[in-house]
Amino acid sequence: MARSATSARGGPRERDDTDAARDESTPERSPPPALAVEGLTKRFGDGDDAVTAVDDVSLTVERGSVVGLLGPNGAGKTTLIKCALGIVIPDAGSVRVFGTDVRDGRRAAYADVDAMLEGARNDYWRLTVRENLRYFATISGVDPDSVAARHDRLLDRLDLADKADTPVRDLSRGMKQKVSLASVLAGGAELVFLDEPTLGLDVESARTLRAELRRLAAEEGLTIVVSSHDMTTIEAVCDRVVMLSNGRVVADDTVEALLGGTDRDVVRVASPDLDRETVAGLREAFEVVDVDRDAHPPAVTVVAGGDRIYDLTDALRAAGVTVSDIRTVQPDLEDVFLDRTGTVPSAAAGGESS
Ligand SMILES: Nc1ncnc2c1ncn2[C@@H]1O[C@H](COP(=O)(O)OP(=O)(O)OP(=O)(O)O)[C@@H](O)[C@H]1O
Repeated sequence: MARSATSARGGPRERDDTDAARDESTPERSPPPALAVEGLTKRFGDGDDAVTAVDDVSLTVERGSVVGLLGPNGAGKTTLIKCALGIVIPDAGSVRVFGTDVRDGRRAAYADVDAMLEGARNDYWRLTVRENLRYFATISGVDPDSVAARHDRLLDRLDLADKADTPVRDLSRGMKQKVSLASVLAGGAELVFLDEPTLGLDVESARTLRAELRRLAAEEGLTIVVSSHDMTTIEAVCDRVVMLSNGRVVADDTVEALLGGTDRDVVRVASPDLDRETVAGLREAFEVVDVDRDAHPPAVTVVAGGDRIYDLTDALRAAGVTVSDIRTVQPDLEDVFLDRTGTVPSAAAGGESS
């Protein structure tokens, strides 16, 4: 899409070096990514109370991909999404949506974008499910009659067809969340931001929504940016994960590469003999990643790849530890996050109970 050289207020301005650099960075031959964020920074407050919510973040979201923003409460996920959507103005950095710098033309940049923020969209509870979809299509600038077939398909895929004429207020929480998702997709957006889409859902509803998200993304060819503190959601739905901690990107890779990148074989040993002294002895020779004293029997998780497993069993024997159970632990995204930051993304999390 050709960009016009306009200022933030919409008037013409002269081309400068920045324009030349931007033009060079967008080769004509390949379509620009759905989202490109460069050096984004957002601070709130002043002096001692200042918080850098987003700290020099750069990331690219390719068309048709599902990218997760994973991080604990306060990591900066919502602020990053709000900056990308133009709801919060960043202190520094740029946002391009489908190749358009949002400073150059908000209407054009956000024409194919929609979002569900902080777990829900403000659906109209007195309207029926279908009336909500038609309403949100209309405010996206789409004639609802022209997308009626799409709405039928969405309702069908989200298992809401038999509730189409039910007022939203009469639905369960999980169904309301699905109506929120359908409303976000009602106008035909191609890039969709979902902030904590499973927040507040019970385990079963969260599982259903995750499966449906994945299916919708594939079938509708959507580009989705989904934020969550919950690694199960991110792992189940996303192709790629951007991990955030204190506003900074600490990892950005495919789920597969991140899980495979922890080339640490981790072993969990359970034994009634794992008292403090024994664990302290193990720490001298091994990297101990977790101690679970509340388990029955207590357990310790140790990095022990390759031949180190023999060293570990020797050390346990020498310490007089009778092993009840020993097994290799497959890493998950929480382990990767822990590896990079020393904390787990769900540590401070509330909401979904899965
Ligand atoms: N409007 C605001 N004014 C002041 N501080 C803010 C504001 N919005 C966010 N913050 C702060 O910025 C940091 C990042 O918050 P943000 O909501 O972006 O994180 P998050 O990863 O989305 O966390 P959560 O899952 O809890 O929403 C936090 O320290 C938060 O307190």
